[in-house]
Amino acid sequence: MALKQKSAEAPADAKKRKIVSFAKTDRGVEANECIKIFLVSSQDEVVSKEGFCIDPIGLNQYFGEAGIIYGYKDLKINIWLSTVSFHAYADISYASTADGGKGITDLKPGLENIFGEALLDKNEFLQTFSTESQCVGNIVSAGTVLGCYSLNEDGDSSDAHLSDQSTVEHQIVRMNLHSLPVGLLYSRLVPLTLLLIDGSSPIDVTDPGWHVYFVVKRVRSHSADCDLRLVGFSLIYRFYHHPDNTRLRLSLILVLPPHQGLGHGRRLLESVNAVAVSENVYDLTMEEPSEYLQYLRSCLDTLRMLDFEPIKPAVNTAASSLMDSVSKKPSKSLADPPAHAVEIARQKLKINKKQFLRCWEILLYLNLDPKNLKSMENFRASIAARAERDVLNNDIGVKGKRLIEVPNDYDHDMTFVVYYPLGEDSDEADGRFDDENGADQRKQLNKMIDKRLEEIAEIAERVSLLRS
Ligand SMILES: CC(=O)SCCNC(=O)CCNC(=O)[C@H](O)C(C)(C)COP(=O)(O)OP(=O)(O)OC[C@H]1O[C@@H](n2cnc3c(N)ncnc32)[C@H](O)[C@@H]1OP(=O)(O)O
Repeated sequence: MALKQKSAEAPADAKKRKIVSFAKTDRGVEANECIKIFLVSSQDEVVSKEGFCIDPIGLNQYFGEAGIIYGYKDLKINIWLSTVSFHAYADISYASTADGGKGITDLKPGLENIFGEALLDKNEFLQTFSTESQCVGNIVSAGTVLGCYSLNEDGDSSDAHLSDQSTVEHQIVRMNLHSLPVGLLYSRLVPLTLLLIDGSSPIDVTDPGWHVYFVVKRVRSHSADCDLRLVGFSLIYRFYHHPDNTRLRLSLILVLPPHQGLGHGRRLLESVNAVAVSENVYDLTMEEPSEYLQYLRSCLDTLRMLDFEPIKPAVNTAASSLMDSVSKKPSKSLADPPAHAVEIARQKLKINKKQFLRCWEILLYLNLDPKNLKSMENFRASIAARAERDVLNNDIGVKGKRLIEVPNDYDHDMTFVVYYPLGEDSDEADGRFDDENGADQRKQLNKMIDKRLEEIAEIAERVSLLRS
């Protein structure tokens, strides 16, 4: 019996040891660590191994289990992504391969998951710089030019070699995505969106509701033909609004990393706003904007609202009531915009309700004197009241069911939350955070309020600077 046990245990121990020794010899390498991606605009940049190194989001998700690549010693994957034709080439190097117990990861499926058919072998890739040099220009020239601007691009080294006779102009061009060449160009841009936008996923290019707005850089010189390069793009979806209108939703915006922070994204957003106004759509919304995009959007919309005469009296009234109020707990109506202000901003500026409320808070802040502690205290209380109302659906378990409208970026007319109030403006309401769970919620709510106040102050400061 003892012997039997011993013999039964021996192979198991051996197996354990084996696993340990594999783990030591091949711990693998994370895709994030061994892959570098460079944007290149010429053959020379590939040959001299130059190019703009981008910082992709989550390469690990495309490779093996948890992004670990096994079986390679000193693996390096340099990917060259052409900003002329948006084809890619992967230069893979390693000292040796060996199966250390986890096999040798096949790199092809991971790379194809990102780059699809845009992934070429080296020779084909190098050739695209001449064979496809006009690919963006040929397609975009059929679009509708919405606006032109020139920039002093201090950070853009591609302008450095231009002769005195060359002119650089940027254009914003709108195109229907379901036209075949545009759809093909967009499909080559998908890898960039996967690499640079968190949570992005491809869309159905055959749906006629999609438009793409391209930002292109046009370089004209006497010696050569006009050279046209893609700088950024945005996807806009148009959908029906009952009974006889449409709405626009910005689903994606990307400025290529070498051109970010130079004003292209802002101009792209301004163009989309201008289209929404000129075509008199119901409103313009955004699909899950990143924090920076939301910041940029709020800067722009606050500037627009600051110049918008019809809401000025309402802003002044709300701001003075915050300054004058001596109440310990200002009622929510003190800082809330009147319904007509929300409505007129939607009609004329195409700003939807949720975005209006964000900018409204910034407008109020801009009207307050930071040295007047009472008004700042009242302002914080009004932000807190709104934040509390936004999370009120947590108050389940209390008598008196209510239905409230919760504005969202898609359709504020359609979203409702059932909640059970404690009496918002009564002392009873303070009891809602009393138990342990409630204390935790209060802590989170306070954090949320502090963050919101910081954002308001940051945008207000930026907006004041831009107007000075
Ligand atoms: C729905 C979605 O797509 S979510 C994902 C969003 N996209 C991404 O995250 C992809 C990666 N990021 C990007 O592509 C870009 O950074 C974008 C699209 C978010 C922004 O585009 P950029 O070209 O970088 O921004 P741009 O330079 O135009 O604007 C930024 C500056 O303009 C300033 N600005 C705003 N309004 C104005 C104005 N009226 N006049 C002058 N400057 C202004 C902003 O304050 C900001 O400067 P700051 O950061 O120093 O305060």
